[in-house]
Amino acid sequence: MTAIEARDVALSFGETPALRGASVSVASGEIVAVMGPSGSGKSTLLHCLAGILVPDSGEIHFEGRRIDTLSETERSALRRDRFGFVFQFGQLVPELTAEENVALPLLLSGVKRGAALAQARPWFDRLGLTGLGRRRSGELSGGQAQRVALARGLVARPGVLFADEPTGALDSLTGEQVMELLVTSAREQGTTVVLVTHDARVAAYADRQVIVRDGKVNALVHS
Ligand SMILES: Nc1ncnc2c1ncn2[C@@H]1O[C@H](COP(=O)(O)OP(=O)(O)OP(=O)(O)O)[C@@H](O)[C@H]1O
Repeated sequence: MTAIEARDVALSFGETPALRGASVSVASGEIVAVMGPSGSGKSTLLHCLAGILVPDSGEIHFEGRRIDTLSETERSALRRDRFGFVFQFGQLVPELTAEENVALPLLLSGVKRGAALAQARPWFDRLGLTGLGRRRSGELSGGQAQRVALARGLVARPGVLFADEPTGALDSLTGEQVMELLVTSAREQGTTVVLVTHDARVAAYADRQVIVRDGKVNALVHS
């Protein structure tokens, strides 16, 4: 079954064409790495798939439903309830503790505080963060913060986890540890993953790599 799909998507920023007829289809439970040169349109494609940007033309489908034609409110609810996100710089909320950060997607979806924190806590042992739940993001290393961000991305069991350069700010060993945890956790809960990366070693963790060039998805590599 297809989880998420872009069909012939085009999007320009003013005069700059970022996507020029990009198509990609990601199966349910599949982990796909989006590779390609700087400026080729990888992040724009990810943002279109995730309902953050609306294409000028083409279609985005999630679980068989067209989502690019939804209202901003509906797309925002879809992102909150069905999608998870991990970015290059964890983007944890500095005022919250690590476990509050992980619980955040659940709290925003209306889960009560106690229940949300109870669901967040097991992620600390799972991701090698035992004892760090009460720390704030300023008191975590880059790798620890990125594992907290990963837990936050997965805690609500999203249909799709979108990860934009999730290891881009980490040294290679720490990056590989985060990738191993990302892949293991996503597989355990059957989460589909769309991952943008420059790094071939990171992409090698995916089931499949797609290459974006000049705003098109023009090559498929099975790893
Ligand atoms: N908000 C924006 N406003 C104007 N132009 C943009 C914007 N975002 C992206 N672009 C342009 O669109 C094109 C594609 O950008 P995008 O960020 O998708 O590429 P990318 O492949 O993710 O690049 P990188 O690997 O460097 O992050 C580039 O030419 C970029 O300059």
